[in-house]
Amino acid sequence: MPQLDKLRLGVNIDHVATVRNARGGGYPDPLRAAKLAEDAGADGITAHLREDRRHISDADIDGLMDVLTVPLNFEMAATDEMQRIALRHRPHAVCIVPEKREEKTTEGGLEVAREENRLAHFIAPLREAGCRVSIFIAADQRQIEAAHRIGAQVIELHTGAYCDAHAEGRMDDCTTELERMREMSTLAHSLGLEVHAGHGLTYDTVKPVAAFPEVMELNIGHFLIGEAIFRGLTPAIAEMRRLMDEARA
Ligand SMILES: CC(=O)[C@@H](O)[C@H](O)COP(=O)(O)O
Ligand SMILES: NCC(=O)COP(=O)(O)O
Repeated sequence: MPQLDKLRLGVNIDHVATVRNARGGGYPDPLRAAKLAEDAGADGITAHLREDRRHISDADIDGLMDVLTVPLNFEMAATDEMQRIALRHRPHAVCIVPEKREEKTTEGGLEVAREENRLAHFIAPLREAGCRVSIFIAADQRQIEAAHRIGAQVIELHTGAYCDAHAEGRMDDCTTELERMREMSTLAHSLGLEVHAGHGLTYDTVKPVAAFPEVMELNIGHFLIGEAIFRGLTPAIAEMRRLMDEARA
């Protein structure tokens, strides 16, 4: 059983860029939000450079690499263009996510099992460049075992189905999803994979996931940026940190 000591909080700043891009120009600046998040106790910053550049831009990634003192978790699709960008920057972590132009947000986990060979070749240079390679996947045994076989060091479990069930009051589904994630984090840990989790987490949903002893990092964005409108980014992050610590205690 892993030690229940350190659970890292990665703050995803994508949706600061969404607000900026709604008007063009440079305000609000995701880099300023990232620095504020660092000061508020974030252990890392997550940013997703989508192929359509709908929020985070290439210049944001350049800037984050220059200004951050905490690790950058660079989320990207498994494309040649993104691989080139990652290899140029060599961020602390590269999280490979599935991407569809027409989706509002990342709808599911990466299909690793069916693309094992291609993904193994895709991540090898990233690992050689010193990046920790993380795979964003559903809590599914087949995908976790495939992530392990291709040489990923980390998996990030997609918590979206659990959060959606919670938001819609489908409490039986919520329990089922939690149980699935609990079992799959144990499996992933037993294979030597570091386990992260994220997507759609809120103050109401974070604690059961934070309590899984195998989970080492939560990446949370949309809710925190939304909550920052009401209470400010620093208090919004502090409250998330408090709930995570409480769940872990
Ligand atoms: C991979 C993941 O779940 C997210 O963090 C991702 O960045 C979501 O995409 P959007 O930020 O575009 O909603
Ligand atoms: N990988 C998940 C993430 O970075 C944050 O997702 P969300 O909280 O913005 O849904």
